[in-house]
Amino acid sequence: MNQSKEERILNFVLQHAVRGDPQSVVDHIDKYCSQKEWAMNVGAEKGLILDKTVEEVKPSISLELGTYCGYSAVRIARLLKPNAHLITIEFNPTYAAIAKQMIEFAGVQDKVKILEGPAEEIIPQLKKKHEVETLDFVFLDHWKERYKPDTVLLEECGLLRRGTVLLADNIICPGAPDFLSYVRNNNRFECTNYLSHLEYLKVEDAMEKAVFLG
Ligand SMILES: Cc1ncnc2c1ncn2[C@@H]1O[C@H](/C=C/CNC(=O)c2cc(-c3ccc(F)cc3)cc(O)c2O)[C@@H](O)[C@H]1O
Ligand SMILES: [Mg+2]
Repeated sequence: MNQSKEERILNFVLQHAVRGDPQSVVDHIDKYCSQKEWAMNVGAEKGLILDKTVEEVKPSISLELGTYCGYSAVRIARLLKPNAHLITIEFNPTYAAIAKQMIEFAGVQDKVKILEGPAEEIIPQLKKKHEVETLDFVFLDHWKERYKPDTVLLEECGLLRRGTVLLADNIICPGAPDFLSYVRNNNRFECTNYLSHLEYLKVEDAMEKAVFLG
């Protein structure tokens, strides 16, 4: 049975990147996806915006929606302070299995917990089952029409506190119009737009930072 694109990306990393070196894993995924096969990782250019946001927030507990191959989970985890953690939610078991291997190869498995299932089912379990109080940072990169409902759900579940930072990928391409108008027209969010480019291409894209004001 021939390999999937995601398996080819993982194998390229396993064969060429440096085990235990998260930067090497990130660089090799970018190398493969820019030279061989495009894939929907946040990529190096928007990745720098993600890096700067994580470095600014210094989160103790972060949540990622949409793990895919684990590129941004490794990217975030490599910047976390000691004892800080990332929870990443992925409902496709094949992708979750690939991401698990990617995260373990990068050596950041002690900082990352992959939860398998749909975000709308897992988010309500975070407080009781996963001992989360409130979230310091949320990276949204899953199905674009889920950004808004899952943001509302995070708030309803009491997982946002004054200062929680949401960062959303793909505000232009493919776009998340209902999320964008929701946070921009809601006086409980302070929004900032970061213009950039779609991963591995010259196409315009943007990220939106929405700080919850409580
Ligand atoms: C409710 C729920 N719960 C749990 N996991 C969930 C979930 N909803 C989705 N997932 C998971 O997350 C990933 C999905 C990511 C979706 N991302 C994109 O569609 C995306 C697309 C492009 C793109 C741009 C230009 C094009 F021409 C084509 C594609 C770029 C991007 O950066 C993207 O992120 C994927 O791993 C999926 O299983
Ligand atoms: Mg994306």
